[in-house]
Amino acid sequence: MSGVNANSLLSPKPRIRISSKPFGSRRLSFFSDGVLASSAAVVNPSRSSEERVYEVVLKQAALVREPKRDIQRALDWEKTIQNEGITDGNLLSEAYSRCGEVCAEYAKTFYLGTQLMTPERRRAVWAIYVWCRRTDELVDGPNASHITPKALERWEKRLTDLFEGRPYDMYDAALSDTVSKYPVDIQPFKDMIEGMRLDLRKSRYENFDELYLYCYYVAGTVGLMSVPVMGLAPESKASVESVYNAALALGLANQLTNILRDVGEDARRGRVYLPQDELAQAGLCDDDIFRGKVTDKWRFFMKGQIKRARRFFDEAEKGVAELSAASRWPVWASLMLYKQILDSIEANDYDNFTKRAYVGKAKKLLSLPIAFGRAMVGPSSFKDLVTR
Ligand SMILES: CC(C)=CCC/C(C)=C/CC/C(C)=C/CC/C(C)=C/COP(=O)(O)OP(=O)(O)O
Repeated sequence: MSGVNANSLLSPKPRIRISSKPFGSRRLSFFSDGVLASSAAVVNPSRSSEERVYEVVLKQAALVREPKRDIQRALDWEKTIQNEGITDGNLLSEAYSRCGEVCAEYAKTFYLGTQLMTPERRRAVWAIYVWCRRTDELVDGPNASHITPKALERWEKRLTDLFEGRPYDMYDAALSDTVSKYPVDIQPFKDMIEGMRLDLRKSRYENFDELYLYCYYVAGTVGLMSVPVMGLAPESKASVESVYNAALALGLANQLTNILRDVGEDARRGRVYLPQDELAQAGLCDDDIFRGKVTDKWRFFMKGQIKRARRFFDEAEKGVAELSAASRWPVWASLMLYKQILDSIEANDYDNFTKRAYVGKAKKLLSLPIAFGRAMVGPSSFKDLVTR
């Protein structure tokens, strides 16, 4: 891909700075000020989550340099036809439009955003969305109580099959086509399934490092899957991995926001997606969350959590301008809308036990032209933005 800073790929330099500490412990310095200092993960002796995730970022970024995928995926349409009973028409278009229907049904705002993209990118994004949705449904949907590690294993086998051109059904066929056309790595998809496994066996997170990994699995992965399809601006001078880092940060920011918005709801399911060590440092414990009373301790704790989520949004914002022109508007719009949920938690005086923070229609509408204005900033011209 032109415009890619190849040097930075040849000598990858992690974004995170690790400072050696006595006794072999290592401390991430990504969030090293004020309230957040206490949340920086101290990991010893194995690699931190941030380092592990960064390897996936590098791998995915390196793929973008490959001019052509070397795997020839012959789609097994015969099988798909038999399974779905479809005998005529353009099967691929049919597969993609089914994905579009699912998006339109389950993610209306997101679907609207995809209308701004080129037709090829739009349908590829739908195919990815549908796979993520189906994966999520395994543990969150109506059949969630029957889901077992074995079922997740089967889902993963199905994933590898579709990446090798053997889709099981129409939705898989659309994704199979997408991953054969765009430089999408299988790792983030596998990692999302790993996130579902984690959700089955774990309902507490000792520290932010553990929570970071969970957020990467269930949402950061979506950022990594999306960039190859959304495309980088051909004129971008930014390194590919810096854009992937921004995409990862947006997934993480969204998930952290989601967690903060849903504290009460999750507690009613017996789940606490908050770092236990930070709760303890604030003088809080699980019982305070189950009790659901907004106290000064809670407000203080929440301020720190919101501040960290905003840091991830800031990190994400640095990369949006590097995306292809037509992808910037929907990304800005969704980023702004999600970020405003944090404002709404503040406006609710940090009561995320009984009130659901949301962004009203008027604010949503106002965000669209602002997002459009922001999307005009980037290496490509205004003309590109409205025509591509
Ligand atoms: C910033 C750059 C360079 C690229 C953008 C890359 C992208 C598209 C990142 C976004 C990643 C993303 C959408 C992650 C999903 C996060 C998330 C928490 C989704 C919530 O889904 P639902 O649970 O359906 O949400 P609601 O409950 O709010 O409906």
